[in-house]
Amino acid sequence: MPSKFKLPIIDVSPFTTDSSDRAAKLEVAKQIHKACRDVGFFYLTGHNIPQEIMDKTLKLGYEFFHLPDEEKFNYSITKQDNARGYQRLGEGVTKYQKDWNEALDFYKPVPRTHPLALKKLPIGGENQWPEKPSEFRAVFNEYKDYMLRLGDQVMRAIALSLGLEENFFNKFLDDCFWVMRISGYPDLRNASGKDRVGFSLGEHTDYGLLTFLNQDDTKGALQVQTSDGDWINADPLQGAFVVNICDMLNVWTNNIYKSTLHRVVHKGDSYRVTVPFFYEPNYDAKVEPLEACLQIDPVKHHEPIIFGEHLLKKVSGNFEIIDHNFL
Ligand SMILES: N=C(N)NCCCC[C@H](N)C(=O)O
Ligand SMILES: O=C(O)CCC(=O)C(=O)O
Ligand SMILES: [Fe+2]
Repeated sequence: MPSKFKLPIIDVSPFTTDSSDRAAKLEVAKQIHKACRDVGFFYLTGHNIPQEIMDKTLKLGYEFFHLPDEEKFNYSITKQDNARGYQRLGEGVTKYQKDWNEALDFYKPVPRTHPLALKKLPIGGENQWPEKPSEFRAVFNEYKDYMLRLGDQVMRAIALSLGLEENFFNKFLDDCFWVMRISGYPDLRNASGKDRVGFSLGEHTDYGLLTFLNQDDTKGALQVQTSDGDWINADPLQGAFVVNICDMLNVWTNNIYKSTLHRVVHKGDSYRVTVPFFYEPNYDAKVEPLEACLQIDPVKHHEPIIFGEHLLKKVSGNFEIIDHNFL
């Protein structure tokens, strides 16, 4: 990559430990503000999540994806609600092209009375937890709990970074509609010549608030677009998460914070595994440009949007090749 730009590294320990003072928090908030304005991506350290569980999730993901196809197909999204479960290579689609990854998606469970369940919409079904490897469900459940706490802590930092009270976002997050994905990437070079295969994962933005990416040590795969239009690598940094700002924060901040385009191109002999955790608002959160942000730019760049509706629209378009001649 030609660009010399490097993603900033932000230590959020003042928000993850009890003993911290306000000055230390404000200093972190300042760094976050800059990172979210400039590129919308940063490395996050000081998160207090044990390295062992981060490594364990990657290892379990690798093991699951190396099970025979028949075993993996037991959990196919098509056996549930077309969203929760296993997607084979090429089943996911971004911008009319097949993604060359396989993945397992888990969402916050919904009660049978939830509109998604009542209308039998995507995401309205139940999570499909693999029986193999045997610890899979327990480890990922524990991981999810860690990530929910971290998401809450980083959202406090985001609130301060916008000049708001630390707990400003709480009422939008107390029923966080989390999404946890385990993604496996074989060598993209082996897919060349196959019909409509694009990238390992096509360029896109994420849908909610914050994505926390836990990735194995494969380099050169995840690429992030800078404001100059260059693509830079977001290579793994031991012990850190790669964090990015997603669509709802872009709306809330009236475009001050960037929901940055990113994509994956994995051309290498190794089989790459990542575990992105999507920390999201409540399903029915109404998101619209904040007063504090309209004071900086009074032109409203977004209409109010219900997070769940945005999510459903995005997810519904993720697994079907739409013929662009008809669009
Ligand atoms: N929940 C998230 N962000 N998952 C990954 C999405 C990958 C891009 C997606 N096919 C799209 O077209 O948006
Ligand atoms: O696996 C990665 O490196 C990125 C995944 C991603 O962007 C996504 O699933 O939304
Ligand atoms: Fe993404």
